[in-house]
Amino acid sequence: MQNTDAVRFRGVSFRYGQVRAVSGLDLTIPCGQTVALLGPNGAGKSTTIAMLLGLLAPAAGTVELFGAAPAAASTAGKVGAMLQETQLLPRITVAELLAFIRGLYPDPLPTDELVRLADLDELTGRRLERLSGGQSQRVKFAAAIAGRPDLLVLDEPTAAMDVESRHDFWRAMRRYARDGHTVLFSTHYVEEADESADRVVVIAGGRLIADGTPAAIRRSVGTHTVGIAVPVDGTGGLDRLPAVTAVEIRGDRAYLTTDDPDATVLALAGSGLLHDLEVHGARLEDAYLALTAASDTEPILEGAAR
Ligand SMILES: Nc1ncnc2c1ncn2[C@@H]1O[C@H](COP(=O)(O)OP(=O)(O)OP(=O)(O)O)[C@@H](O)[C@H]1O
Repeated sequence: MQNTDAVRFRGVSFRYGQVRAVSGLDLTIPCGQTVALLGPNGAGKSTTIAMLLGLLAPAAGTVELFGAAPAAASTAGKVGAMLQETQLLPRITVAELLAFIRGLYPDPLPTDELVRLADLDELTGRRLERLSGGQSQRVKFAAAIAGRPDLLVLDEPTAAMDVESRHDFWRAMRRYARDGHTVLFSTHYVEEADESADRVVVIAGGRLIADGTPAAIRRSVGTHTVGIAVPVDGTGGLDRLPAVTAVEIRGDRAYLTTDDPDATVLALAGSGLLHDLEVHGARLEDAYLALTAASDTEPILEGAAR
């Protein structure tokens, strides 16, 4: 029977000398999920990805891809990766590179499919050194999916891309994910995780500190903002309304931070203050910042003063 989990980390730790980069990581990713790995600089994302790809061996614990060791899954062609430091060869065209990469696999994606998935229609005749940063990333993406991997791993694929290139890149990624493939990507752009992932895993200081759908993680901070037009009688008393924890006046608007927007809005209505209402949930970025601020984000130094 097919093992339904694409990725399984059990009690995984890794250290570089005295720096414990990953500590006791447990993470299971079922097939077909798109998972964003978020965390501040030095959180352990790249180390986690390197262990997942079998490039680093854990000091403790086990990593399995499709029920097998990472190296076995890679050899079987089940894994495609786009890593931060990959460089493209100069002097050949996009079409020549794709033909070469496709030749490495027994059952590659047809070229037109690859070109469509990676948005390369207008670039096939272009030499690789003439591509912009965003275009190069899409070619690397095409190279990563050429062998139809069941699991696609992307380490900060949109670093240094402009907004439009990032948008194009995620559209390409979502097309591949929609075909039932599993995708794990790391990013520093929290809004990309919100838009493109089914699930967000946050690590800090080498430890998993949050794991859930973007909506669940947004809700975990529990706060909402209720905006109204500044009352004609002034803003006195707004901070005493039910569930309100802070009041901020910006121009002719009053913004109330609340733990219970329903209770706050009902009280505003009861006081005749409900004019020009807006209600916002917390953004994923707010939740992410609250979570990482609350955790010890420094990696553990073993046997040394911190
Ligand atoms: N080759 C190395 N030698 C020593 N320490 C390392 C090495 N690579 C990473 N580290 C340390 O391990 C910890 C985790 O690093 P890692 O690169 O996995 O984090 P990251 O979340 O990918 O960071 P970033 O977002 O900056 O890429 C950090 O404290 C880092 O300084």
